[in-house]
Amino acid sequence: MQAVSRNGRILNTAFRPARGAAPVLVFSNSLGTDFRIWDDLLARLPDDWGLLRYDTAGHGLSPGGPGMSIDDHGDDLVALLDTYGIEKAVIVGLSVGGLIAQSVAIRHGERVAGLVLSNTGMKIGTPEIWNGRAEAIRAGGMNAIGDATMERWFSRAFREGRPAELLRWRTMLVHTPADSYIALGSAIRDADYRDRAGRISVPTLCIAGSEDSATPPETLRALAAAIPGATCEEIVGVGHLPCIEVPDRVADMVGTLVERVTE
Ligand SMILES: O=C(O)CC1=CCC(=O)O1
Repeated sequence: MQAVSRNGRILNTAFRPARGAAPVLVFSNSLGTDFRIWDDLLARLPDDWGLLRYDTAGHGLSPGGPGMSIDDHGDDLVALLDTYGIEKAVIVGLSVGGLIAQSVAIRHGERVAGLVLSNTGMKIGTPEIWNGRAEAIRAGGMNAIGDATMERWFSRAFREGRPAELLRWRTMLVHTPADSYIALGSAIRDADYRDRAGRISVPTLCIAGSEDSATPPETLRALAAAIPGATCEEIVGVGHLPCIEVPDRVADMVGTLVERVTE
């Protein structure tokens, strides 16, 4: 459905309320994706948990995006919590979604019960990477970054063994509006939580993929080391999007974090 957030922005969402005292989880996407990336993971989570997914501004069916910082995207997430009457949630953030989750945890810690930070970092990439990618898109459109992106998103085994799925996800990427992709890439370029991650004070699990060249395992280990009490798990043989490649493994890890939050 399309939710008009309390801050006035229209965001495409899918929401299932929690039953009883069960936890609510909010899922924040990676660059160039929409909320279908969580389908297989959510199918493996308990029926009574509350689940909120949304398309980041400029992605999927959500309009907007240009000129927004990561903190602006964090404000969108908090506005959605308000819209759906969610006092506190576990945020599961993937890649730029992990930056957005850090932004919310640092600035609105009272709204966050716990964090799953998958394939992200306190800082992602370099200005050269983001500016170069924007140039490539301006010159050749989204298709120009398609193949290289699939190599970052997925392990070799996935790319060679699951070609129909690979084509589906590549199609999702190249249908992302170029301006929105470049805008979110610029927001990633300008975000740096290295001096503030230590302020996060909720149970946190970091997830790394051994074949992830966008946010390699050492980036996740550094993130976990910066957040008091955080732990880091590396999944061998997966790339940047483990929720697609190995949803069973990610569901187990999310379950472990939720146990830490609710115990
Ligand atoms: O480089 C990629 O495509 C992966 C990525 C970096 C930030 C993000 O959200 O996705």
